[in-house]
Amino acid sequence: MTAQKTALPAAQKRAPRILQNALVQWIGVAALVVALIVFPLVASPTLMNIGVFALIYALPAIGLSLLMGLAGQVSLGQASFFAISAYAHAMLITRTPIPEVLAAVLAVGVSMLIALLVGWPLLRLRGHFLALATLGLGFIVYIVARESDFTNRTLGISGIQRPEVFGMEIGNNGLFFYFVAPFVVIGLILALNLTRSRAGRALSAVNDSELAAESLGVGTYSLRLKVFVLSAAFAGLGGVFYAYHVRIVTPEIGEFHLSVEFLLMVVLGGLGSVWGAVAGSFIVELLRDGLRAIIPTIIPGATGEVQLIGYGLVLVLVIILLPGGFVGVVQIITRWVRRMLGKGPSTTARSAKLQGASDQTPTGAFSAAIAEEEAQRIDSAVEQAAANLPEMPTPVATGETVLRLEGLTKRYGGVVAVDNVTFDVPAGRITGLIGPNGAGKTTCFNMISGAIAPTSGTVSFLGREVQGRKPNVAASAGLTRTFQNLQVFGSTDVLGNVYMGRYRNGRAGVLRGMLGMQGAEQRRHRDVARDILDALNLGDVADLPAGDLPFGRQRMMEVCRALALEPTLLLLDEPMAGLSGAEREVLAELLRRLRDAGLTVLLVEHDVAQVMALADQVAVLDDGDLIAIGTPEEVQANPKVIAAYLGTEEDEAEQVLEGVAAVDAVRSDDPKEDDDA
Ligand SMILES: Nc1ncnc2c1ncn2[C@@H]1O[C@H](COP(=O)(O)OP(=O)(O)OP(=O)(O)O)[C@@H](O)[C@H]1O
Repeated sequence: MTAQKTALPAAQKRAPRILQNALVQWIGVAALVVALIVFPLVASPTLMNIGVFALIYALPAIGLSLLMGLAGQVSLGQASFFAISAYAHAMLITRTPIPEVLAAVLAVGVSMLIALLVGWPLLRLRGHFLALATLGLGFIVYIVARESDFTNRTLGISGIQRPEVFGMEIGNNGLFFYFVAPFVVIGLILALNLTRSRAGRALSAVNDSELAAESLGVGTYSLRLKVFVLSAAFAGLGGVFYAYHVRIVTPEIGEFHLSVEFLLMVVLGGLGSVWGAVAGSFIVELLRDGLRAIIPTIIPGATGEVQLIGYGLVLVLVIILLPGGFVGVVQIITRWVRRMLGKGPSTTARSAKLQGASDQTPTGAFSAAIAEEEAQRIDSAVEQAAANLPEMPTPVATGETVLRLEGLTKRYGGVVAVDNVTFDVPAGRITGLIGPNGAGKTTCFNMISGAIAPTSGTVSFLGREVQGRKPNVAASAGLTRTFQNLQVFGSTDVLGNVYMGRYRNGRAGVLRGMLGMQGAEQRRHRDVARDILDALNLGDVADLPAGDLPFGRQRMMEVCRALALEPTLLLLDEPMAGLSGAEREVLAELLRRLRDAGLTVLLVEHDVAQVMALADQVAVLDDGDLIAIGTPEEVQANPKVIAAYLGTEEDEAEQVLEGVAAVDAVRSDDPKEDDDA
């Protein structure tokens, strides 16, 4: 790319927000530490016992909240990993001379290994297979523990001694609370880091749109598997502490109801929030034991099942009345306080931002002065955009084949959506893919990007066959796309969406994310994402929720997101739809400049005039067949193409004619030639 990036002070603009978020988090952690220090000093022995269990259970709850909130998967067997580790640790420390720390590491490792074996085949499948499989695992663990001599059947493993720290036995509950608390705090910090990391953001994006995330290079399966194994590690650590605290491990700890309780902790705390998991573990433990004490005073003589029913009823009521859980309540209160303090954004300012500058163009701009002003505005927008876009890598020389389709076919039962399509897409050129409605353009796009597998035929990108592979395979090699039906990451803001486009350019994995060792990388990518947004006139809405943007601006945001990947081949599926006239002009000119800088574009667009004016090569599909390919002039003169458009709707035929007029106007210097044409 010829234009150099200007050093926009993006980091400066973003810094206060990042610092604010980090500050809020550290204040929260500090408050939790203080609360955990004070709790044993003020709690009664009963409350102390509840507190220790809540802390122990907070660990599997944190793990489950990562699995549900980040990986979008439900596990009904979190208690199994808790139990496996508790048994493993109990057996290792009572039956072998292995040092206790090593025994704990091995026990957690066993839980992680089982999770890996369970998740490996299942997480490839979409749907709730993991929930069903973990439910089954729970039953297996319980039955094996109860029936096996190895686990000492119903008697369980006893004789567990509490650990010693610096020669002092952690005998009473207060000391044990202080022993477990640092692990919960560290676990919470690691989990919080993960949610904000490259991997965490990628998983959130997967929950919003798996297809869009994969098209940006996110390997959904491996990330989900890693989070599932990590979630089992949290459960395993909880199991180790449980064994120490209760001093006996019996089959009951693997029972289904404990898995449900972990689920409740996550839901009551606030689904998708790690803080919620910690709060939820205390809420559930307090509710259970609180009700156990309260119900007999309300209903004299009530025991056992009645207490359980009362507990269940209260939980159901809490979930119905507060679906956002504890964290949801905190958010409502925070928003209310901010409104009271007048800190919320004004609605007028917000909607002005959302409208965008291009939509504020005066209507009926017929006068020469206004037309001139508009042209200048478009020119300066293009210059600004060109100056701020990242470099586009060009691994192949202009004109060489970047993408080759050979015999590409897709059948849906009796419908042949794409039939034996073969053509090449040359590097550094814009190739238009047009055709009447239902011609097979989107199906073709989906097969190229990996969204669907072809029935037969091949798709070679940079000489490597990618057909039938997941979209992240092609994306990792530099092929990405936008979508006809927008695929916005609604859980984040506009900047967060474009930042996801940088995924392929990052390196940090789950471990580095948890350890918070990717700040510099994140800042660099954020700066690039902000530059791209500024370039395409979306800088002013960078911090707004992506889903709040009007349709046209969301489409522009998707283009920004795709450009952020610095692709070699960019597939644009109807990028002009929903854009204002000025936005179309800016985008068209930008695409020309990007093409001149080496970017290869494959463009599906219903605006035939734009395609003819933009493309170097046009391929025409009709009823699944490739009926023509060539320069715009060749294609327009092809009788099959005219017949295809005329053979369908009359207005489409008019579009073709408009396309002819438009391309003549753009390409011909000689007005006389227009008349001849
Ligand atoms: N999942 C599917 N199941 C069955 N038929 C399908 C499926 N997807 C597409 N088709 C059919 O395949 C053909 C090509 O559809 P496709 O969406 O690729 O066309 P298109 O050229 O993109 O159309 P448009 O311009 O209207 O978006 C159509 O007849 C369509 O009904």
